Amino acid sequence: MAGRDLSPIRAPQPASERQYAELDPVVVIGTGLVGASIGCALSAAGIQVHLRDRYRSHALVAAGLGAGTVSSAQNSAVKLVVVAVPPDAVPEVVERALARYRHAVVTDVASVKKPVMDALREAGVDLSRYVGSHPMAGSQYSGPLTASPHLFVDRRWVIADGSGSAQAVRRVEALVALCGARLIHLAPADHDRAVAEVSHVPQIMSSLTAARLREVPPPDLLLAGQGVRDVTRVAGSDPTLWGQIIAANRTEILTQLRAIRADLDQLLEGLGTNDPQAVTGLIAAGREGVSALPGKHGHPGSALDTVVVEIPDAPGALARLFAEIQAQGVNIEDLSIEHDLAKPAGYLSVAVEAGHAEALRAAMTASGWELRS
Ligand SMILES: NC(=O)C1=CN([C@@H]2O[C@H](COP(=O)(O)OP(=O)(O)OC[C@H]3O[C@@H](n4cnc5c(N)ncnc54)[C@H](O)[C@@H]3O)[C@@H](O)[C@H]2O)C=CC1
Ligand SMILES: O=C(O)C(=O)Cc1ccc(O)cc1
Repeated sequence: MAGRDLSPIRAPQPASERQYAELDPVVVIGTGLVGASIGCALSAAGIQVHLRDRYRSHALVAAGLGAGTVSSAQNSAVKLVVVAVPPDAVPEVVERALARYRHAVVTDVASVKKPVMDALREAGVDLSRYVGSHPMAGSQYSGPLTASPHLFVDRRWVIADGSGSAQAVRRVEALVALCGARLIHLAPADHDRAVAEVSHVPQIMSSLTAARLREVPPPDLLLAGQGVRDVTRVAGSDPTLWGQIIAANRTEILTQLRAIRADLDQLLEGLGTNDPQAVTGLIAAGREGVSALPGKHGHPGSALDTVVVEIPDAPGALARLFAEIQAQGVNIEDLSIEHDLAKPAGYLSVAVEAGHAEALRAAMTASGWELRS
């Protein structure tokens, strides 16, 4: 599980005096994964955060992790309210927060933006103090125990245009900056299309794959390697939360799933007629799609190659391996580890720039490491 990473290396930066004044104090409503993480990031920056939740126990746990206090705020002093509840509850909670905290800007972090904005407009709510937003960071876990002050560092955080005064927008921009995230402004409809493409449809594909695993006999599951685990990680997500996200964004999602159905029909047809091009075409298209994803630091992905090394399950093994790679002057772009179920060893997959892979393989073999690819 995503335990709390308390390493100080990439902690959100302490707020400047100006940002303090603009935001302090904050109320967070909904103290699960996202709300408690925001509370932790703001508290780490020295801001007074008041935590509220439908379940007081969640707010208490979040407070225990350093997300803020469960004591009440002085309502008229509150500068910012962050609504971090599931999407269906967001419009009502935002409306109540605007009425209760008369001088506060209210933002929400729901994974869909246009339905929330539309519901508030339909309810006749004055939107001058409301600014919708969405941090593109999270995990398959829920609840305050999975929170981290580092959750948003270097991740994108969308502000949905179309509501809020300039001053209100600035306050939410300050929140994004304090959490260490990178700001993007988008129209709500553009946001919802983009998250259908890169988040909601991938969630559905992951769940579809994982749901089939229920039919797999246990002895067959013993063969499961890292591939199936990679593809199904987000299938561990909360069904109630995702039921709401997907229902709220169903129009965009339906369009994209129909395109996937057409691809699947084409593959079935090609497999039925034993047309090898149907398969190679799909795998090649998938490879192109993966390389279109931005790489580390948001730059276009560069060509990587993966060197897989067997490492003994023993103290110091990883340190020796990393020292060896460092000695070759090669940067590790990414890595993952798979454990051998039958012997005390693991397989470390080290992604490096493609141009360095062969030399690294040669050097590691010469030093006695067992390579798997
Ligand atoms: N899970 C993720 O990775 C991400 C989720 N989001 C969005 O953030 C929001 C919160 O999601 P999570 O933190 O993952 O969920 P969570 O389930 O971890 O936390 C939600 C919290 O809201 C509380 N709550 C529910 N209804 C409430 C109400 N009416 N009033 C007060 N508290 C209420 C719950 O008791 C719970 O503590 C959702 O709108 C979701 O779409 C945004 C980015 C990432
Ligand atoms: O776990 C992951 O990789 C995620 O992408 C988490 C996530 C879930 C929901 C969001 O609205 C945004 C991010």
